[in-house]
Amino acid sequence: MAKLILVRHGQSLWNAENKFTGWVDVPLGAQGRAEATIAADKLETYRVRVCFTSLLFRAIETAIIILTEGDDLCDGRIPIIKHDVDDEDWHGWDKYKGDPEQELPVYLSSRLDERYYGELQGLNKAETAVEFGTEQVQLWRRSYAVAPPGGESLEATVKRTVPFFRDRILKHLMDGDNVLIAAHGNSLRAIIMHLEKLTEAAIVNVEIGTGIPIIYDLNANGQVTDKVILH
Ligand SMILES: O=C(O)[C@H](O)COP(=O)(O)O
Repeated sequence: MAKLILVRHGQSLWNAENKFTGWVDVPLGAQGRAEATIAADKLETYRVRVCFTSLLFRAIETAIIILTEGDDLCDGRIPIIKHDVDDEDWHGWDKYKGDPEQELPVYLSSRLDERYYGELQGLNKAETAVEFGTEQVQLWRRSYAVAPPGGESLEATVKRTVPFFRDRILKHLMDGDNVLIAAHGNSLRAIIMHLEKLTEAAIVNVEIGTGIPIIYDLNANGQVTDKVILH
């Protein structure tokens, strides 16, 4: 049995302005950093062995705050960010082989990035609803199959996120290691849809708050046996 902890990043500066963000790399504001600290407090009795996050700074920042603010979450290990770059000049990885016992690896992947919001990126959500209608904007934001103009549908997000979850993350859980994923509203909706076997109709109603840990228990077959939300 292993625990999978999902956390959407804390409030970013564009979340605060109610702007579609997608792949725009907007950092957390003071409130977002405080939300990540509160998430760390809520997780004080938990332990994780490995962390996955996206390439976007708001998720990386959230992951690192959670891993470093709480005294025990890393169980005495040091979080080490594992940049996945194909560049032989990259900071001399060849000189450092790693020490699995001392480290808590933090893997970054674009597969966990927010859905690409296309032409909506940078637009205010309320103003967009006035221009295109609330129903249309809600379809762009929450439906499974309808893509925002020039952007990714949830279906497209599932196609890049869920294979990464199955190929790279699930094996840690099936080995009994607790995993933290700090990511985004829609990449996490993709993972939740897969974990909970939700239908296209059911995923429409799934909303994920910033900085709120969602914890799943998974058995050795990777099936969810319990879920807790730390509001
Ligand atoms: O990219 C964004 O704007 C948000 O982080 C997620 O937005 P949504 O709740 O409109 O999907």
